[in-house]
Amino acid sequence: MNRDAKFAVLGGGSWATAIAKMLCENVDKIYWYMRNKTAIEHIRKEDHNPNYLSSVEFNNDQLLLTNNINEAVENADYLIFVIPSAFLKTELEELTASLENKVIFSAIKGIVPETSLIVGEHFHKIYNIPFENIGVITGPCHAEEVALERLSYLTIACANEVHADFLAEHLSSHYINCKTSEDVVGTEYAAMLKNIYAIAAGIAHGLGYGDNFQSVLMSNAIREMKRFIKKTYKMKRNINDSAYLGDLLVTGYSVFSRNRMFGNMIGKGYTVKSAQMEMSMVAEGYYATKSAYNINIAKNKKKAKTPIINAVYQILYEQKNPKEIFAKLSDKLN
Ligand SMILES: NC(=O)c1ccc[n+]([C@@H]2O[C@H](COP(=O)([O-])OP(=O)(O)OC[C@H]3O[C@@H](n4cnc5c(N)ncnc54)[C@H](O)[C@@H]3O)[C@@H](O)[C@H]2O)c1
Repeated sequence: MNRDAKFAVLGGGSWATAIAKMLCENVDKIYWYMRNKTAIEHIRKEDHNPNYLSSVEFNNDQLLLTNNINEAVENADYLIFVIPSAFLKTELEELTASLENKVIFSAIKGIVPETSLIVGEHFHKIYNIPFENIGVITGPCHAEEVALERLSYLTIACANEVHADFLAEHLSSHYINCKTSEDVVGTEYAAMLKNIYAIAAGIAHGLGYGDNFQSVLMSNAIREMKRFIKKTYKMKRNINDSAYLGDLLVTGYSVFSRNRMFGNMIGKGYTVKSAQMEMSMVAEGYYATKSAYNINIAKNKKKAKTPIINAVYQILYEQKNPKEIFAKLSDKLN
């Protein structure tokens, strides 16, 4: 283990805070970029993030906090992006520091709305980062449970095994178990798609469907995810691994999932706009639904059968009646 390795965490939310905590178990100092100056001052004085996972105590000697993204990027070799996908493009526009020779990991689960690309592809296409320098941190893991040091499993995916092993080693601890994978694209799509299925689970709950239906919905969702990813990026993978099935289950069944909450409101009769206003943020699955629907039409020569994505798309983007759409969907599930 190299305790001097130069990592930067980019983002100030709950997952960024959890990742900073994991790294601080193994690394002497990390760069940590967040926009919010007041939060930085608070962490410096009080040793914890005031807004997210505030129970996590940091040792300030380990933190090089900055609200200048370029300072963090320039000084680190390994960059971990944890900015919600909806804000990533705008945040990256601040970047003047070079990304050349940096190893970039995305812990973001979603699609960049402006480019309709998963985050790895966004860095590759827009910033010319070679795929061997791009990886993904995924797996069924809630930030809140990391804060409580409850045993959690992560999957680190990268085409370059050395980078994947390196990050896995530096994130592992008595409460974090990391495995590695070469399936960067498949795990990223899985992380994006499960947000759509969480919206579907929320809609079903809002409409009054019970656990019996939810289990059938999730069984169908994993088969749909398998079909979609296979058409989009074919390689040998086991869809029952925790990066795919585990992540789907933890989100689909969690009452804390924002995507599920958003779906629940839609099922209860809120419009998309009023649900977004009530939550005061946009659930990532909202964008993922449109992108997945379009990718399946445009990218996959022979479309994958995706009745759940189609149903969520019709409800969110074509203002169709959730009750009627779910009645039709329920006939297609088995
Ligand atoms: N929370 C989790 O347990 C978890 C687990 C795995 C992956 N993720 C992924 O991590 C990413 C971050 O999620 P999170 O849970 O940390 O989010 P969060 O809601 O806890 O944090 C939101 C962050 O976005 C920032 N933000 C808000 N508005 C912004 C704007 N206009 N421009 C730039 N930044 C803005 C906030 O300052 C904050 O730092 C998401 O892609 C999510 O899917 C989260």
